[in-house]
Amino acid sequence: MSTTYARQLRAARDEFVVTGHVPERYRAAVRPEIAASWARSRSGGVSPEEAHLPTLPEVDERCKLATVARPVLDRLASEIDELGGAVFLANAQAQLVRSWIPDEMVRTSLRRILAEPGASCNEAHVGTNGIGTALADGQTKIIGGPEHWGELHQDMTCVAAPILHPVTRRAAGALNVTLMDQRIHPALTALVRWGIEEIRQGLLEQTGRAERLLFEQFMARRRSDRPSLLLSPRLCIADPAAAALLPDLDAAELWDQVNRSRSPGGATELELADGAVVPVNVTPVEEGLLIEVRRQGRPPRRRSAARPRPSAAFATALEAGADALAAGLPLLVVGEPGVGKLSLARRLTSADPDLDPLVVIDCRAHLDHPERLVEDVRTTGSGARVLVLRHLDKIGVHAAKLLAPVLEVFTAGAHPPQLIATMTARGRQGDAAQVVFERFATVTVEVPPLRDRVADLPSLVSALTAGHDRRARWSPEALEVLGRRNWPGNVRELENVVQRTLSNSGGLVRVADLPLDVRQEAGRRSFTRMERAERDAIMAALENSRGNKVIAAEELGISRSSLYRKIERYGLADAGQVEVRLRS
Ligand SMILES: Nc1ncnc2c1ncn2[C@@H]1O[C@H](COP(=O)(O)OP(=O)(O)OP(=O)(O)O)[C@@H](O)[C@H]1O
Repeated sequence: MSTTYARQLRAARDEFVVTGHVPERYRAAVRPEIAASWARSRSGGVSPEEAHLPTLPEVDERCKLATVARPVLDRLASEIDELGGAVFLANAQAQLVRSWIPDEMVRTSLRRILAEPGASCNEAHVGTNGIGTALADGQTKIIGGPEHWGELHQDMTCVAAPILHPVTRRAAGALNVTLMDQRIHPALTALVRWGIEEIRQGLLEQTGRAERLLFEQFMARRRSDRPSLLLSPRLCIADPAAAALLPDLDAAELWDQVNRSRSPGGATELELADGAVVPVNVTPVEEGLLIEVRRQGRPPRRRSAARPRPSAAFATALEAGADALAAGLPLLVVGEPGVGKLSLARRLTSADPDLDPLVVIDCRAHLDHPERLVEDVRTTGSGARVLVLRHLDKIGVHAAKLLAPVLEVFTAGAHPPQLIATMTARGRQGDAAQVVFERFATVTVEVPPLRDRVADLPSLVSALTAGHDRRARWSPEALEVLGRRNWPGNVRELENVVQRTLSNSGGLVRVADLPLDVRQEAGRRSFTRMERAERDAIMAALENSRGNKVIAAEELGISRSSLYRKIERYGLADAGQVEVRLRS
């Protein structure tokens, strides 16, 4: 990277931090993918000034991925030895799991910024960087010097790529090579790709018997002239053509959908998470369904009302939970009261007949009698496919001591139940309950509070409404008022408000039908965090669509009229105009 180019990039980034736009004069210097990542970093409120990477607790340095990757990364590290670089392995949450840094000086300077196992490179935490951005975009990324969002990376070049699990197709982590200067060495991308393929091969060899059987069936049955995938309730194996055509695969959701819509002849259509529709042929095979995408016919079309997608925050929790279950690892679900921890556990297990029935034991039921709790777990849990221990943080040291051996017997058995625990507090290391679960190398997922995932509110309201009055519909204005609250009681509180509202109204729910306290509170408030999140999402959609409101509304999954209302409400009329002017 030439000094002039680096200087231009640096100036562009500095202005972007302040204005949110790439100045016209530097436009040629900033690659669109970098501008998109800067926009995410900025709207996510990431400070570029941080002096080191944030450290998150609970990284499993001996996880399957790390074990499989070790020989590959040893080899990579020796290849880059002379270049003075470092190799990093991160998990699916972009948290560093292991590092290989042969050079002492490089090691010292990376240590200074806490680039060590446990550190987070998640784009949401540190902004544009190799690992975080590769995982956010699902693609190989080369991020040179000032293309990084944060000050701490300005003199480094990173080449990173996500590691897609060969069977589940979910990101298992990311591989990254960092050089301590702004040179982009052409061989690095090839080296990283080689490393990724080797690790994927290793993961395949480690995969369980059932998954391997599926994979073998897939390889034997698929036709090379059609994009194909093999689906079971928990797994989805896709060839590269299908993966490119159907980028938003969610095995459990597709499984449900295909089973609902399948005709006797096997021809049906698949609606993807973004509302696109593709025609497919479905053939049952021994362990699942073989799905072949019929390319001939019309290309994927968009439906006017796209199915709502979970917010990024909730989708991350779902994905991490699904990974834990696919690997059979005990899962710890944390989050504020009423946020939907048990509901997440139900959702993760509901599509899979192997994970049925779900046995739920509320640890609060026997607070004064730990022996009863343990007896309950022993008797009820022994035949269960999934055992959920709710409110595990409420048990005391004595109960934890009694519970540990019981759980250990379960996990050592021939058919161990899938263990899931829910609790409200996170990171209380040493807490008796957590100690119980840490014995089993638990995966922890956090269900974000409702105020941090405003995008989920309409779909939650509609799910909660369906349980009461299927005919009721909510006006956009009423939903907007709900979105202006902070929801300290989370989804449970929302459920209560939905119930109260529906007990007084039917048909179309308008603002006037909402309980008085809800309306009054909404009237008093200035913008909440949820509103700010919504406003940022709208700004990002307007930026992506270059100010085109039809495309922006489609991306946001809302109607055009609703987008116009929100633009006015948040004072974003300028955002579109500025964008149009800049890009024209
Ligand atoms: N995605 C969802 N769709 C519909 N209802 C939901 C959803 N998430 C949560 N709920 C409802 O909200 C209420 C609280 O959810 P849940 O019991 O899962 O929360 P929790 O976090 O486990 O609660 P706590 O920790 O306080 O026991 C439940 O009545 C549940 O039915």
